[in-house]
Amino acid sequence: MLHTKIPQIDEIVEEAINQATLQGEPQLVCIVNQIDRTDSIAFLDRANKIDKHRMFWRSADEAFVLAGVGSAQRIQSADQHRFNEVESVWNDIQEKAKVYDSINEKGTGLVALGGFSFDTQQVNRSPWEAFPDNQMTIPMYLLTNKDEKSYLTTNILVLEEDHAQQIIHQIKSDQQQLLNGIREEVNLPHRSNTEEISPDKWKVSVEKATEDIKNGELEKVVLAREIRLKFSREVELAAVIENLSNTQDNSYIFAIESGGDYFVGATPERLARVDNQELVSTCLAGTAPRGRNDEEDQKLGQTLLQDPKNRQEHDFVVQMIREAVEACCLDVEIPKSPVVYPLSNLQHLYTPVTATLEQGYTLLDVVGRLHPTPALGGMPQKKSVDYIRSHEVLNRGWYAGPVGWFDGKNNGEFAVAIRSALIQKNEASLFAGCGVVEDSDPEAEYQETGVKFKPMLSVLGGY
Ligand SMILES: C=C(O[C@@H]1C=C(C(=O)O)C=C[C@H]1O)C(=O)O
Ligand SMILES: [Mg+2]
Repeated sequence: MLHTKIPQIDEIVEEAINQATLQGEPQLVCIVNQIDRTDSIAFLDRANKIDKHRMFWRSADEAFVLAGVGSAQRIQSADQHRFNEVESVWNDIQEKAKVYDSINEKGTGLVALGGFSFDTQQVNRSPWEAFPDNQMTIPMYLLTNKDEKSYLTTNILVLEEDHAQQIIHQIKSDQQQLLNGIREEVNLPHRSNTEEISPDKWKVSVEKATEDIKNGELEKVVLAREIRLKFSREVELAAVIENLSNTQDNSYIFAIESGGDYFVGATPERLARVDNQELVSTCLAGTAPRGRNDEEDQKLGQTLLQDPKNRQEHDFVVQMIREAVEACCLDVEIPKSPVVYPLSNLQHLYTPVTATLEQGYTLLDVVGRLHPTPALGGMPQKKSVDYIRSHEVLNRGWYAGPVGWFDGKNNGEFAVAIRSALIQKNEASLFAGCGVVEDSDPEAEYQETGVKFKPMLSVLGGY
């Protein structure tokens, strides 16, 4: 049931048609309602019948979920300055939109969800044809679940030639389906094939990178590899998200559907979050497996904390994030040493970063300055990205790029799209990388990436 406190939808739509006629251009209308508590995965599953462009975000550390359906308006930029360009288009959209919002909650109203590719200079598009270098979408319908409450935002791009009654009928029927439609049983299909892509060639590339590092060409580079899977039938988005949500604590769950394909993952790595002007970023690099019991687990964690090779991987990240954040923030706080961050299959070295954005700077400015951090690219930044482009066999596409959301109230968050898979009908490509430094051992790095595949692999048909 909708608890409407704003003008009747009929009035809103008729007014928007008048506006569109006067302006000679479409009018974006945004309406926010509090609704009865609604399960986000059921919402996404029912949305399947409405539009094949769905978006999902679950925060790693607060009760906050966004589930979006369809596209009311879309921002795309392939430009070198794509973060700034997105910001300026976003500001323009906000200025022109008519927003009916008496609730004013974070993540409601005008919200854009989506992501950015890892490297705009990558010319090879396959298998990422459906994912442009940047795509942020204002969904037609957005469910926001925050703490115990649910909100529904409806965004309509109204055209001069539209008929009010037709639009209203469509919205009512879509809302009925999204909130009350029957939820079909969704199961994961059987996995019929698993192929590791050139593991030996990959180990040779790690060996070569350690030599190039010793020769002073660069200091650190993250190299990724791929596993390809086949299934007995199409893999359904809602089933994957449900499984990831049940198994991956301390992780962001994200999914972006585009042109029939979708990119989904459970990543522990925040790039940047802004609540008003308060910034939180994360340094996450350095990896060990989990122990089979508490004692072994503690021991592995302690060894990780003291291991010089893992500390070096981690310290490059802290150093770069510190410099980037200090350039646009005040009151930057970064602890002197990392702690251990536990996940279901492995543990990482973790250093939190908090700061206050200086006036005039935004989340997208910070994302543009940070991406890619040495946790995904390397050190120095440009050299390592060039190195990846010319040495890595796979095409990263959106893997290791920023995925996330922002609203019109100065809130938003981006995570780094690792522990992820590109799913195309009954096939999937999984990606995992590791930080290569001078003392990296190819076999150990191979094992480390093996553990990083586990969260997605276990959801997609067991180890
Ligand atoms: C690149 C990935 O992970 C990154 C590499 C890590 C490492 O090498 O220790 C740890 C966390 C991530 O920053 C990945 O999971 O694909
Ligand atoms: Mg590592």
